[in-house]
Amino acid sequence: MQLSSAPRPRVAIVLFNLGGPDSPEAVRPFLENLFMDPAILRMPGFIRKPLGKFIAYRRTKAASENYAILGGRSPLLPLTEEQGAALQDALARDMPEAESRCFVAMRYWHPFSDAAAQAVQAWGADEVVLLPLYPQFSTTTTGSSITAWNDACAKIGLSLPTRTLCCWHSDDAFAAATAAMLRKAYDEALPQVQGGKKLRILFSAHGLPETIVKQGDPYQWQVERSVAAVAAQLGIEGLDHQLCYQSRVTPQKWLGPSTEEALEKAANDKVAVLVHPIAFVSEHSETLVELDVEYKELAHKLGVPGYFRAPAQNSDPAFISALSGLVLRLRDAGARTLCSFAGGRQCPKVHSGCPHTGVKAPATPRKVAA
Ligand SMILES: C=CC1=C(C)c2cc3[nH]c(cc4nc(cc5[nH]c(cc1n2)c(C)c5CCC(=O)O)C(CCC(=O)O)=C4C)c(C)c3C=C
Ligand SMILES: [Fe+2]
Ligand SMILES: [Fe+2]
Repeated sequence: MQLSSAPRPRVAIVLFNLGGPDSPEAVRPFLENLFMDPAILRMPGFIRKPLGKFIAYRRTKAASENYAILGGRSPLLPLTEEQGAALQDALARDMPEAESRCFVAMRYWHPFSDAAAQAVQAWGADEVVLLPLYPQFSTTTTGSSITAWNDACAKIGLSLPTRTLCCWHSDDAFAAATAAMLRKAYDEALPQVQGGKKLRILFSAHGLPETIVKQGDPYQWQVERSVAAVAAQLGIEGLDHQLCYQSRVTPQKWLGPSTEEALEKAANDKVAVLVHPIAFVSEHSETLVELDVEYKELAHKLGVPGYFRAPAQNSDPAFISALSGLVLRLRDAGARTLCSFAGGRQCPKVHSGCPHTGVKAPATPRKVAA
């Protein structure tokens, strides 16, 4: 219901995600974009660019084989577009005082931030909300997307009031929506476990090189908070769970334990596993191939007595409502332009990669439409 005839402000919600190749030919240039990103390969440009191209060239075969299983392309863009359409509907319901439209800005393949910024400008937005589809902040993901967005806006002279959500790792509504999906998967899996063995939940997060964490990246700390929040909302007495890290793609030391090691442990402990992708909110190659094909085969080989996988959120209505709630809170944040799900900085000081300075601005209470 519209309350007055005053024009409603146009709010552009920019959804950040990583992006994925849309054809077999796109795999190599997509990987080049990824490995030439200074947020990923931290060295001077004259080394990073040739080295990034070389690593991409070396990775192309393995990545292409994975995308071939998915029909030669990543499903990430269509799924992100569906999330955007669902969020737009939810905001029409929850925030009728504004006209909201969702735009997708992918980091390493189309549509890039440049195209998204041009679309936001062409639409005539009055304000912008930057909403990463990564629950946990990492300098390699959300941090890199914010940089790309700022560069894209500078190129076309787009300068609008902008609010940025940096992370929502243990937002209550997000944790509740995730726990509800996971609980359903758990209740379905339990009766299928062979020989009445126990079922362990493996929270499998995308990995990160340890050097990046040592440089202050808050991702690992935030993933741990997500696991605690979701586990608490599951309401399973005596829950057996473990956090592990998947998708190591370079020879450096990455965060551990790896998902492979967690599967070995499950085999030794003779427990079945239900794998939940805790750092992804959409299906893509690392859930549909790595979890559903590669780790499943490995679990079978190792003799894990049951391997199950909980789905990613995609456009689950409770999850989309959680995103809508985050947008509402962000717009009510008063003078604050950078917010976590809880308002200000959540990360302990040691995580210097957290984008917050720690300066608090007073929050203005949200006006509820009568
Ligand atoms: C050094 C390399 C990488 C870092 C660091 C990294 C961090 C990181 N990535 C995600 C989420 C996604 N990654 C995806 C694909 C992907 N990631 C890397 C490398 C690093 N990621 C590569 C090489 C690829 C391509 C696929 C492959 O070669 O296996 C995707 C999208 C996949 C798709 O199908 O579209 C996502 C999403 C997070 C959350 C993260 C750190 C916190
Ligand atoms: Fe990745
Ligand atoms: Fe933080």
